[in-house]
Amino acid sequence: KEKQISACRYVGWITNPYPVFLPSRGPKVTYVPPPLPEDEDTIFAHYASGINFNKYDDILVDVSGLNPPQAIYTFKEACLCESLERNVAKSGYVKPTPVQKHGIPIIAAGRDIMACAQTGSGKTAAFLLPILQKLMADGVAASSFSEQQEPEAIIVAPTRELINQIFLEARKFAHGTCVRPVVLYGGISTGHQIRDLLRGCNVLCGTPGRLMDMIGRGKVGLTKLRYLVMDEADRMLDMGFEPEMRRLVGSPGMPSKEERQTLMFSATYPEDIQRMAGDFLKKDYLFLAVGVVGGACSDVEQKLVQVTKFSKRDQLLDILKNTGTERTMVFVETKRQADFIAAFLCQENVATTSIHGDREQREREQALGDFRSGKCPVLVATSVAARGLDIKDVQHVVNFDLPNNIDDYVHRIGRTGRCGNTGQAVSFYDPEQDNQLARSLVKILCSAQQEVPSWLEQSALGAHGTSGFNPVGRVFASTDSRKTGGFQSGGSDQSSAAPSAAADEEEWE
Ligand SMILES: Nc1ncnc2c1ncn2[C@@H]1O[C@H](COP(=O)(O)OP(=O)(O)OP(=O)(O)O)[C@@H](O)[C@H]1O
Repeated sequence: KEKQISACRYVGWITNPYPVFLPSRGPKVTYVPPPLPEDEDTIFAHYASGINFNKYDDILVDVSGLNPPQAIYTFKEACLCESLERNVAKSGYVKPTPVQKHGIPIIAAGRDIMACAQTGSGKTAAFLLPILQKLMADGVAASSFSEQQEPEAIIVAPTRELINQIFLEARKFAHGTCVRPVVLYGGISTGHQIRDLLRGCNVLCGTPGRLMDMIGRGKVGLTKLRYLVMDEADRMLDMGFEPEMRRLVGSPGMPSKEERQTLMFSATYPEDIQRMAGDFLKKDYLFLAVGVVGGACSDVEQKLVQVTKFSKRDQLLDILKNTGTERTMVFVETKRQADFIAAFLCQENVATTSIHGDREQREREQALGDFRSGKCPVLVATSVAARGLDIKDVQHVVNFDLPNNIDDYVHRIGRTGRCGNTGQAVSFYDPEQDNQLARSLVKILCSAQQEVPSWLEQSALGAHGTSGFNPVGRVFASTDSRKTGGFQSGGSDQSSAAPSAAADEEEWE
């Protein structure tokens, strides 16, 4: 963290009466991404929901807080305006997922929300649809005449690729309407982004650094803001991003939490983060839990393989021989390791690309594009790609290195098994390295009804501080910290506000 702070420069009172810290800019970024395709086939391209989509209905849902509105069961009941309803249908959505059934009416009723639902279960549309519906119903329209844009909604997410994906979803749902979404993130020419912003902006999607930069430059005003959305909210409030989030809500013009709606979404919510989130939400916010808070998606078959440090590469090759051209994400802990493993696989004639924080934005986008298209069916990634990315046909996730935080594990394996599709995750467990994760892994496996290897159970029982260790726990965990006075999550023993060591050194945004 200190490293991060020392890499910041202080930007004083020249453009803004409030002090803002901006990341030190380094060499000028000139990358301008290619223009977005405008044809409807590309805008509405989607993959089919899987055989387990209807099983979402069996997941237990708990809404806690005072006077929650009734859930909806169809998109019709959401009373979306015609264009939005049409865009939802063109996106291939027939029926809302549980987080949408409950989340959409909560947001439409003007309530703040902290929502927790498993990876790949449609959280993005759960917040986008009610926001766009309200903006359209109120007839907002983007104005390109103003040198300062004042969006009605701001959405923040931790990584460039994720915020771009959210922007593309917003653009898809807002297609053919007067509502204009814009995206801001690092690694792209600032001039290019300012020009795009000034063409008009109602829904601003941004990573925190670039967003604060634009606020500091006076290009974004906050006085019209009605919605503040934190996707991957636990990550946005951990030690890495919390100061920036506090600066955002303390920025001049930002409506107080009583005057705006604040919406938080994630698949994981460590206890300390959940408590701190209360600082950003109205007192009567609703806590929506779909299934086990912090639990892994049960459509992912999880396998743990005991390895030694030196056998990992051979084991990886064996796995990739079997997966063939099926898309596989391989997670490693460090940027150096990502380069090293990607080079190794290329040498072994496995078409591989990589994504991590040391790669230029152009390379990151190229890598993701090559992986999406299948040109490179293997993507080696650091945790920068662990959260939120929704890529068609990712059938396998390999944790070459396990993360040191169980929530990262849940997000990583959630890159497969999305939207009712099935997927497989194989994790290399090195007893010398990963022992501290044993208990949390057992809990996660149990709560997702997965087989627990006996050696892992033994490690968990032998692990430090196992008194009261109950791997099965509760089938359904209503874990609104206001209700329990404590926290009982699906498996987040190792969760904490501290981002992993590797995350610390990542160029997230
Ligand atoms: N009601 C629906 N019907 C069909 N497909 C849907 C529906 N809702 C969402 N999807 C699709 O499901 C996929 C996963 O959705 P999304 O990315 O919003 O998941 P998420 O819950 O945000 O996951 P993560 O926790 O990994 O961020 C996307 O391709 C999305 O378009």
